[in-house]
Amino acid sequence: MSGSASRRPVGGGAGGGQRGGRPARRGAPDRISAARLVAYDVLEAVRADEAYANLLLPVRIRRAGLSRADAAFATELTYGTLRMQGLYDRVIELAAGRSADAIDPAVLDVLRLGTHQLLATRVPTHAAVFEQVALARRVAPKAAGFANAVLRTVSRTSPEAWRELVAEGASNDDELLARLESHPAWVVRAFRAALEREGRGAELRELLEADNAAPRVNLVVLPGLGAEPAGIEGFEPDRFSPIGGTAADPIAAAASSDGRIRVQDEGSQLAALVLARAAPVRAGERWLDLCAGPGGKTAVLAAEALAGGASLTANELAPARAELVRNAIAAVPLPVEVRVGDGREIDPAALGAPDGFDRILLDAPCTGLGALRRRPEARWRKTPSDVAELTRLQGELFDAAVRALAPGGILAYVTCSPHTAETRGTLGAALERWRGRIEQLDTAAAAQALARHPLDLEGEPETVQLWPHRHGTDAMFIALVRRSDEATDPAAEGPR
Ligand SMILES: C[S@@+](CC[C@H](N)C(=O)[O-])C[C@H]1O[C@@H](n2cnc3c(N)ncnc32)[C@H](O)[C@@H]1O
Repeated sequence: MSGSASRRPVGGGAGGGQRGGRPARRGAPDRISAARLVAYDVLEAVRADEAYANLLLPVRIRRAGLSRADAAFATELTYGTLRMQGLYDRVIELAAGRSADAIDPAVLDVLRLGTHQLLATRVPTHAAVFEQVALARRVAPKAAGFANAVLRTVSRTSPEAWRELVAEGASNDDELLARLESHPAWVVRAFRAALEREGRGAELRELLEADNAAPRVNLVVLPGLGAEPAGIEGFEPDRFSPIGGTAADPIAAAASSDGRIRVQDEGSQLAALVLARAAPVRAGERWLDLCAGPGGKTAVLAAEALAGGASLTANELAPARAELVRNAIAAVPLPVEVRVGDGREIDPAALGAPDGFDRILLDAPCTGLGALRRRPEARWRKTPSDVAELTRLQGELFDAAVRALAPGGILAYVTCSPHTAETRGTLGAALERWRGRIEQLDTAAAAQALARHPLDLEGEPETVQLWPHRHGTDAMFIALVRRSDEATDPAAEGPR
């Protein structure tokens, strides 16, 4: 996150202020609810400072001292507005009669927030318009009349009719879905390509809709640490992960568990478990988490390593994220070495594994297009050029991981993106480079063997591609490979 957490909020900082900042104008009371101010501040920081909503929002909610209900409202406003920004911008353009680029960015944020309330919430029209115009008056006084006119125009047409207007003139199905489901067109095309490779292109709209819905907060109960799911109020086991579930108040359950219960997507749990349980653990095995920050999967691996008598090393490029890994594993009584370094330069001998590691998790840096539900602004930040850059890095990390594997060692290649360039593309290229020296394992079978209920993986023969709309998880890709040759000097060799 950028330094935006310290930016002075429109709401005037501590207390959030039912009336913050500048004094209200005579005859125009400046009453803006604290939840709306928090939502606006986060939208502004996301736009102006490249802040991450999921990190900044809790800080701003705390700082404003919001009640639980107001915190939920602020969250809904922030996430809903960011997710549906593409659709709302087209509605605003039609209502304003000008391009979104031609609107002052601060005013555009106010209009987006207002359009969300008018088209997607039960907030009464007069309250939405009144408070957003008051907000416009505060952030750009000269634009209050314009904001009033645009929001009143938005309010006079139903959401369904706006969708029809927005759909007009779309040149093809992908363009239409991009507009209506508020995703960049290149992302829609990438998702279509991934689903069509499974012969399931018809699921595309369902996937896009799932990206626009709030995900449930999911918990992992780290195994073997004595945390009992039975003691968690309203605990419902996950459909697939044998160590996951939901609870009546998941945040409270995690907060009162000394780190043994953590918030974690079910797909991330499965990714870590597929590696940890791909084969029986022999005592003394050496495990490596190559790109570990912020450490969610490291925590699962640490608990599993402890139970099986394995050791674990975690590597992370960014020092701050390495610190998060240390926090994530604090509850597991296993001495895990957490080091800061570039995974492409990993040297097993220097890490006490001269023969290489028996299991390596490469949860690679990726576009994150599989976690759009949780990172609402990410879809607007990523570009196709990120894909090219990331696949190069993924290939280099893959090679480093294979070099660091012991003979017979298993590597799990994982992304939280379903983009085929990052999934099968990176995997296929690596299998080609290391032909005869690594073999692909049946990851689907490994996942089915540990899942509580059968996973619908039809169309994906050996690897695992999870999907928000089908599995209720982030769109994680998981592929296991085994080092099949006798490596003599793993640190020195390279791919063919
Ligand atoms: C997808 S995230 C890993 C998520 C993690 N496994 C978890 O479950 O919390 C990828 C991580 O790789 C790190 N990273 C990026 N480039 C790297 C490199 N060259 N070497 C090691 N780590 C790198 C990023 O900082 C990021 O923390």
